[in-house]
This record gives sequence, structure tokens and C-alpha cells, in this order.
Amino acid sequence: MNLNSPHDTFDVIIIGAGTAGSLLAARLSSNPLLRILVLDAGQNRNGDANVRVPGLSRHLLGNPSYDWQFQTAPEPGLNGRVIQQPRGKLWGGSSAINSHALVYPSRSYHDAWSSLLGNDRKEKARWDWDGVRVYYRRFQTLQMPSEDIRRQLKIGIFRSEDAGNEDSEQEQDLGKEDCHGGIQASFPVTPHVLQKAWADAIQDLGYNTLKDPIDGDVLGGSTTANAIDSAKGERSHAGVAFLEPSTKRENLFIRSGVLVEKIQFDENEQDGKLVATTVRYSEGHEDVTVRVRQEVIICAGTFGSPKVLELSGIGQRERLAAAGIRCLRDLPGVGENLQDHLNFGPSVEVHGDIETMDVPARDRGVAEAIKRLYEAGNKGPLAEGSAYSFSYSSLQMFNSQDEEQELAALVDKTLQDTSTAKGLRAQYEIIRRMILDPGEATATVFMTRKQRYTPSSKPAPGNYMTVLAMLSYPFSRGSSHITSASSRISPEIKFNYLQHPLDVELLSRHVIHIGHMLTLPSLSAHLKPDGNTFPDGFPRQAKEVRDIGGYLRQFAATNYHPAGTCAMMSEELGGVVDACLKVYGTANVRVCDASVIPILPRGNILSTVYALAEKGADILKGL
Ligand SMILES: Cc1cc2nc3c(=O)[nH]c(=O)nc-3n(C[C@H](O)[C@H](O)[C@H](O)COP(=O)(O)OP(=O)(O)OC[C@H]3O[C@@H](n4cnc5c(N)ncnc54)[C@H](O)[C@@H]3O)c2cc1C
Repeated sequence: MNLNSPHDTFDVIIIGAGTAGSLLAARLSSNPLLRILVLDAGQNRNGDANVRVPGLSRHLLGNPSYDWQFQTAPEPGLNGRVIQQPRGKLWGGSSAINSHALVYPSRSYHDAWSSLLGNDRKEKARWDWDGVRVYYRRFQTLQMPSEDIRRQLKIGIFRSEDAGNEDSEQEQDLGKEDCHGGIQASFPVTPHVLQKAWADAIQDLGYNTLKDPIDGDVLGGSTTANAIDSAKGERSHAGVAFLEPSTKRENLFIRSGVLVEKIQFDENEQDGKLVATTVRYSEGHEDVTVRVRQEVIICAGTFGSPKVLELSGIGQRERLAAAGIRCLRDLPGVGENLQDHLNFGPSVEVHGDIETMDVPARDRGVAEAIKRLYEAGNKGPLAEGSAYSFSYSSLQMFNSQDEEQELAALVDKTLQDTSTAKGLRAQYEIIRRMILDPGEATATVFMTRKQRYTPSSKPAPGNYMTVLAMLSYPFSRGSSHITSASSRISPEIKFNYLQHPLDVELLSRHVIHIGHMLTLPSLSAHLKPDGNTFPDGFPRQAKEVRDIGGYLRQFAATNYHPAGTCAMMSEELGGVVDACLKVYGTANVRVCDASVIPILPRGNILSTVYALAEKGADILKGL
């Protein structure tokens, strides 16, 4: 490879054409003066039916044509279970294989994120709510349903962020002002009886606010958006929304099916910082080296980004030595601080005439009819997502004053007994505040219209809804590290799920609350009297935390939200990137993807990844 060839020299090299990488490529390539190269191990599968059709997403997971197929080491807190961690290996990355739900974080979450940066708070790189809120609208276009559906599903009013006057008509105009990005966000087209029942139940509980879900203040919920283009009945992901339209630009180059091995640095440092000069990748059996003039941006995801850094000599000195890699920068935070959202809740049998997703799973004829309906006009259950019914609840919502005090004392005592490093202490203090603040959610509770925990591989008879509590801010932390100098070997991944006692305690308390929700007339009217509850033996109205822990260890599942392995925090707290996404100790290497999220947001994280990529693009463009 002739490195002097102008064809192999780029101003910016983006590693990973996933969720964040595709968005960044689109935004940065709007400047025709920048010659940009995007590298991804996966292929362009934008036209593939399994990717396009929302209801076929189950065919993507565990399939090497789309999925990296990561898995954890046996997890001691989950009875030694090995947890599958799918990650997208295609254009659009994990946004092209995920479950579409679009959920937004809270104002104080972002304010807390910003506090982890210490004094590194530049005006243009602010990560508090005021510094980021506009980006939560920019990546998407809202496709609002009819008035009738909005009423039935109690969908909040999205308003324009910058209209200024709270009362103006424009403010109420469903967010047309700012929401004009490539991702299409839609709601159920044909509301299901259980989705309506959910929205009613949330209202009966008194916490459907009908407020704008993107305004940072919402506690409560009802029906959330999915990243689905309802006009086409197709998944809307970063590969199709951002990367594909940008391929027309002559300054954007995309190389698919190539595995990045490492970044290489100049022998001379600049002001004591490493200067990236080339990126090496393999294409089949050939090694290729490309030169970079300005920036290398790693967007390889929560497992991929720390791996690229470690293979390039940036990470924990001892780990790199053990893998046979020369350490160029000892940066202890690389690959640490791994966290994920875990969920659990009962599957309960509903009346036999309520058609849930169990019916096509069991009955081939029904599945064929649904397929034909889709083929005839991209409509029907295959055109919609599987989870729209959400709520964000705080334990404080259900507690008496005495119970609140008891919870506060328990949290304080447990945290006193848990010794931690400085960075984690700062995070724990934030999580403690979230738990004790009645205005913050401690769990996302959501409903799917199908059974889980089926004892055999075939769906059990009967139709079900499953109500799950997902702990918003877990305390347990793990790591993802290389064990070899070969880029072909997967990292060793350990989450230490439920290792922290408060995770078991808080998730169990939310599961108890699900039992209360199921007694509300709006939901209980749909439950079959004496119907089944899964997992087998689980008490539908569990009353005690001690009754639930064992079920969590055996049945809790991931929501597939791993984050945090290249955390944006001050270096003193164990951070890996600064407020401008730059890796500490380097002059021109940045990370921009879920790995930089220092603490998980209250709910699903896709919107945060898009928002941080939008913000990253503005930072890089000097805006
Ligand atoms: C099954 C599943 C369901 C989910 N459901 C939801 C949901 O409903 N709502 C929600 O909010 N979130 C959901 N998520 C999470 C969300 O999709 C991810 O957090 C987000 O997409 C991550 O984006 P990213 O840019 O960090 O990484 P990714 O989108 O995974 O992108 C990383 C890219 O880097 C490439 N890459 C990695 N290493 C290399 C290398 N060495 N060389 C070349 N290329 C490389 C990969 O191929 C990939 O394209 C889900 C995730 C999964 C997997």
C-alpha cells in the first residue's frame, strides 16, 4: 500500500458505521472540504427484509450476517448464566437490529453527567440539559398519529423546543420546528386493546401527564415512539436515515466488511500527546493502512471502542502487557465502568379472545396471514414495533413517608458499606440522589404483548402480556477488555449483574409494584381469572423483596443497553474522554458512541446515542 497516495489519505477516519458513526458521517460530510473515510466490519444491509421489516427483527439476533454475537463470562449474580449480547455488524450498527423504542432521559440526569466532568465545562461542549436538549430533537422527525389514536393511547404533546413562549400555538405544534432529522419516529397505527388498557392504567395511577416526553421533566408515561417509518412500515435506522443519503457525496468514502485493527501514532508526540497518523484494518487476508490528516473518531460501540483503544496501546498497562501490547498511554478507565439495564416482571394470561403475539408464534396459518398482509401494503403487526407501552416510575410514588425514610436509610447504609473508587463514588452519589428524588424515575416499566419464560421451546397455550420493570440506574459495574493482540478475538465481557445489593432491592420493589398495577381495573379486566403466570410459581402479587431475588437471579434479562466503557468523565474520576470526546493523552483521537455515556439514562439509550452523535458533530464542526 502506497501511503503517499492521496487516495489513501483522509481528513477524518470514522471507525464504525453504526448508530453514532453513520450520523457523524452524514453531518461531517456536509462540508465538501473534508475527505472522510468510514470503516465497518459489516455490510450494507439496508435492503434486507429482516432489517427493514420491524416484525422480523428476531431473525437478526444470533445471526452472524448481522450480529457480532458477543456473550458474557458466566455471571455470578445471575446463577452463572452466560448472557448473549448482540451488537449490530452492518450499516446502522445496533440501530439496525434493535427493538426501536425511543425513550428520552431527564433534565437532572444530564446535569449530573455534566458534573462528572469536573472543571472541563467549555461553553460549546456542555453536557448538561441546556447543552444537549436541542439534539434530542434534531435526529428525528415525529410522525404524529391521528387525534383519535392520540386520545386512545394518551400520547404526550410534543412541542417545539425553541419557540420560546410556553403558551404559543407554535409551541403546541407537535415539535415541527426542531424535529426534522432523518430518523422517523412513529406510534402504533392500529392501537391494540392492551395498549389502550396500559394508557388507561397509567392515567388511573395518576401519572400520565400528557407532557412532552422530550422536555426532560417527565415522570409517568403512556405510549412512546418507535424508530419506525409508519408511512413505509419499515425500520428507521442510522444506516438508512443517515449513511445511505450521504453516499451521494463525493467526499465520503465507505469501506464495508473491513475489520479495524488499530490506530498508529507518530513517533513524536505533540505537547506530550499522542498524534494518530494511520489506521490499520484487514480486508479478508490483506492488511491495509490509511493515513489521517486531522481526526480519528472511534464509533465502534461499547465493546468495540475500548477494544480498538487497547489494541492501539491505550488502556491499563498491566492488561496491555498481558495481551502482548506495548502501552503508549496508561489510561485505567478504558474498558471499565461497564453497565447495563436489567429487567424482570411477570407474564400474565389474558382473556382468550385478546390476540397477542403468542397467536402467530403458535399458529403457522396466522403467521402466514400476517406476512401476506405486510406484503400487500407494508401494514399489519409486522409493520409495528413490539413495545410502545412505557412508564417511568419512582419508588417514592408508592411509598408512605415512613417507607420513604426507611428506603433512604437503607440506601445510605448500603452505600456506606460498599467501598468504591473515587469515580464510582461520584456516580453512586448521583444515583442516590435520583433514588431519593420523588421527581426522578428509578425504573422504566413497560408492557409487551407476548409471553416470556416459557418452560419449553414452544409457546405455552394461552395469550399473555408481560409487564417488566427495568432498573434505571444500576449500581453494579463490570468491564470489557481484550485478552489477545488479535483483533479477531472477542473481548472478555463481565457485567457483574446484580452484584450490588441495592440493585436486587430496588428492582424487586418495582416488581412488587407491578403486582399492584395488575390489580387496577383497567388492566385486571383483561386478565383471565385463574389464568397462568410465568415464570412458573411466581406470585403475581409478590409482596416481599425476599420472595423476588431468586427469580431475578434465574430469569432477569438484559435490555441490551451496555454503555460506559470509554466514559466521559474527568480523568481524575477514571474517565477516558473529555467533554469534546477526545481521548485523554491524545491530540486527535475521539470516541463517539454508547461507550462514552458515563451513567445509563433512566430508560432506553438509543436517543442518547443519537443526541450525543449530533452534539459530537457540532463540537467537531466548531459550532
Ligand atoms: C437487540 C437490541 C435491542 C435494543 N433495543 C433498544 C431499544 O428498543 N431502544 C433503545 O433505546 N435502545 C435499544 N438498544 C440499544 C441501542 O440500539 C444501542 O445502544 C445503540 O444502537 C448503540 O450505538 P453505538 O453507536 O454505540 O454502537 P453500534 O450501533 O453497535 O455501532 C458500532 C459499529 O461499529 C462497528 N465496529 C465495531 N468494531 C469494529 C471494528 N473493529 N472494525 C470495523 N467496524 C467495527 C460495528 O460493526 C457497528 O456497525 C438495543 C440494542 C440491541 C442490540
